[in-house]
Amino acid sequence: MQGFEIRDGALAVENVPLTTIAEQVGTPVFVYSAGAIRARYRALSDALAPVGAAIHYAVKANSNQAVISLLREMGAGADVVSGGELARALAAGVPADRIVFAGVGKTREEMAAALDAGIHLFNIESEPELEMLAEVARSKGATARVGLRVNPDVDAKTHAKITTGKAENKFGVPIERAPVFFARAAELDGVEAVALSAHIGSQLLDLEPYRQTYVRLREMALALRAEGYGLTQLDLGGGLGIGYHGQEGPDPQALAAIIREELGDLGLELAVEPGRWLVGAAGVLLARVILVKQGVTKRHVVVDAAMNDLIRPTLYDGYHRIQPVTGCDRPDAGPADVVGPICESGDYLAKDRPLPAVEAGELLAVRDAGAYGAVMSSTYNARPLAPEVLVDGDRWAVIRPRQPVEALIGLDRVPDWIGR
Ligand SMILES: Cc1ncc(COP(=O)(O)O)c(C=O)c1O
Ligand SMILES: N[C@@H](CCCC[NH3+])C(=O)O
Repeated sequence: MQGFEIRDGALAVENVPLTTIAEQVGTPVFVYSAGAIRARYRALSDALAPVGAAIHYAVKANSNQAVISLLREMGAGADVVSGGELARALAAGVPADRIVFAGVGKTREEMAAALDAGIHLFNIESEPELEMLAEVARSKGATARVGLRVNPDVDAKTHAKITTGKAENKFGVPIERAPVFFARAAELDGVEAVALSAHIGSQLLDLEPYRQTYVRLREMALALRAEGYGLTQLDLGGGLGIGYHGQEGPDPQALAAIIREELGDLGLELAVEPGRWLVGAAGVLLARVILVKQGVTKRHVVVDAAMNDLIRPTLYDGYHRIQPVTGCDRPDAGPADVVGPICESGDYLAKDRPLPAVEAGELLAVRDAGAYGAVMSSTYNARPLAPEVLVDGDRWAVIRPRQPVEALIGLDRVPDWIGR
């Protein structure tokens, strides 16, 4: 992965040794490579340019405003799923007319905020939501552009917790219901149905499910047009996976070819919503070994990062490569569990992982932590949120400071009872 290199036996992000960041910012800390994010964006936009597909960065993958802003400078719009993400995208300078809003449970307040901002598109996931949005828009004398998120009933062949396009999932409406939805939207003031959207899941390594989805979108787009509906756009969702084992992962050129073959001749505006593919491999979680504990059956390497910092290993059995930051070429000393200090057996970053002999005080880099890392972190066990650092060539900056312990004790209050 561009952005990460071994120099003099130590892991560096662009031109900055991770040891420097650990010394100055402390650990645990998320470190991102601006160069790597830019390179990924460029590769994707070069691949998609011939099919004319816009890129709406799925902010949920990494919503640090410096990261959103970097992608905005490259030309990305934003896909948001909450009022908070909308506010972050706007604060990072993403023009409102390049923002799309997805999610099964947008509240009236969130709809109102997005209407006030003047976003490009609401992806609507149910008929009650369409009625609600129309009502909110009418109350403001506005018209909301909507896309219908359809559920194509395609198996994305990914982890069950992050598959979204099967009939049993809560997302979207069955694709066959699209004509009913467009008919209802045409009757309603306050909404204008202009798009179909589909997002079938995350961390897709096989591109065939995309093709199956596009074939269904194509059929439905043609049927809607034949019935006279003003469909102008297709939102193709995100989900492109990355090689967590260090392998290449799917090629955006291959995705672009499928888009061209299945949808290229429809004359519709196209957009994609990648998150992980742009930022996942561009980040590491840097942790320090607290101690090494030889258990009865296992070596436990106890580090200062934990499941509250990176929940993917325990939540999705997610695999993240782990490597020592210095002396990277040491031989393996057998399998170990890399665990955090949290009081749960599920608190691990790796299980039964071949690892060199490591000592207390050493730094370990948990790779591919740029997506769904910091954004999913919590303060469980009253552990402050880890800081985030962005490296750009020779320069680096703290883009989220370490949360002081005081922030953890300042939130609660003694009860000030309301009522009798
Ligand atoms: C509607 C929508 N768009 C885009 C994404 C981005 O997904 P990924 O990070 O897998 O590209 C998601 C999350 O899976 C999503 O729910
Ligand atoms: N949080 C998931 C991805 C979910 C995508 C959300 N639509 C992960 O870490 O793999």
